[in-house]
Amino acid sequence: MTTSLLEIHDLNISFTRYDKGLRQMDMPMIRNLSMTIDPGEIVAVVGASGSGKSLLAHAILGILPRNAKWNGSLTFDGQSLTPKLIKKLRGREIAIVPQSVDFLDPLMRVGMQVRQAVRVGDPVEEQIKAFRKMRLGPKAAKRYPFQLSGGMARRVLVSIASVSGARLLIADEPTPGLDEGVVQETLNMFRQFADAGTAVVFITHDLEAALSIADRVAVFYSGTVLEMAEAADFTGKGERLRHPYTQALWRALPQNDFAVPEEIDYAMAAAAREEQLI
Ligand SMILES: Nc1ncnc2c1ncn2[C@@H]1O[C@H](COP(=O)(O)OP(=O)(O)OP(=O)(O)O)[C@@H](O)[C@H]1O
Ligand code: NI
Repeated sequence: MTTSLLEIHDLNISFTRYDKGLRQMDMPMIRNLSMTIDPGEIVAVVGASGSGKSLLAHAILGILPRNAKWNGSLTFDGQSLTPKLIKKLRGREIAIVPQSVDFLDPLMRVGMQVRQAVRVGDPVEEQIKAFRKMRLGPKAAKRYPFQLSGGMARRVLVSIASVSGARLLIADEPTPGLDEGVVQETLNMFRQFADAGTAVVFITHDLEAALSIADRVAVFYSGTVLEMAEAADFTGKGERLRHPYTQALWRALPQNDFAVPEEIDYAMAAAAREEQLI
């Protein structure tokens, strides 16, 4: 059996909550999740808000919140992702474009934050190149995060991940707040990284953006992968898609002209019943 670069088997993540009687309860957020990704591939993780996409990213990076409990198996290049190993790989072999700009260090100029992430080549040159690609002017490097607009801060986050030379890149909703042109450029850049051999996990709620670059799409619903589909299977009326929820997401895209919100509600309810989630 060949091993993939990243392998996730039966991942479960839950949070401990206390009910009114102060009894401890486990709230499952990710259940029985399995997926793999190989070098050169983009796997898009598409799902609604709150479905557990960021938790998945944080589990891979070993940065789950303290109150989270998890079990399951995560391997990178055949090695178990222990806390010790993940600490060694984070920011080097495995990089993240985080969903929140709060991940930037508020007390360090952003140019320096990019330079510190450079693994190959001259840090200053690589930072300047990355900023140029992300359409950040030369003055931006000297600024602190609070002096940047949300869109600029997000472009700094993409720059940091892009100079790391990571073998696995996890982009968690990297494009909200960016101008149309920069969005396309960012997506193209992920495709270029993949074509050069990087494995890219692209987390988004935007199926259209996902299909513009991904090889495979993991359709997420309530903390698990309902369907892992080839991007090429999103065609016609969705006959090649297996799950009604996936078909409904596909058919709701504007170009597929029969956007029926009730159809999605129906499919979601069917999905939940099928997976016995409710
Ligand atoms: N520290 C925490 N304590 C308790 N619950 C949490 C914590 N962090 C996240 N959750 C819950 O876990 C669930 C999944 O959250 P997650 O951020 O992974 O969703 P998401 O799919 O990334 O959503 P979005 O598209 O809005 O970013 C949510 O219901 C959230 O409230
Ligand atoms: Ni998220």
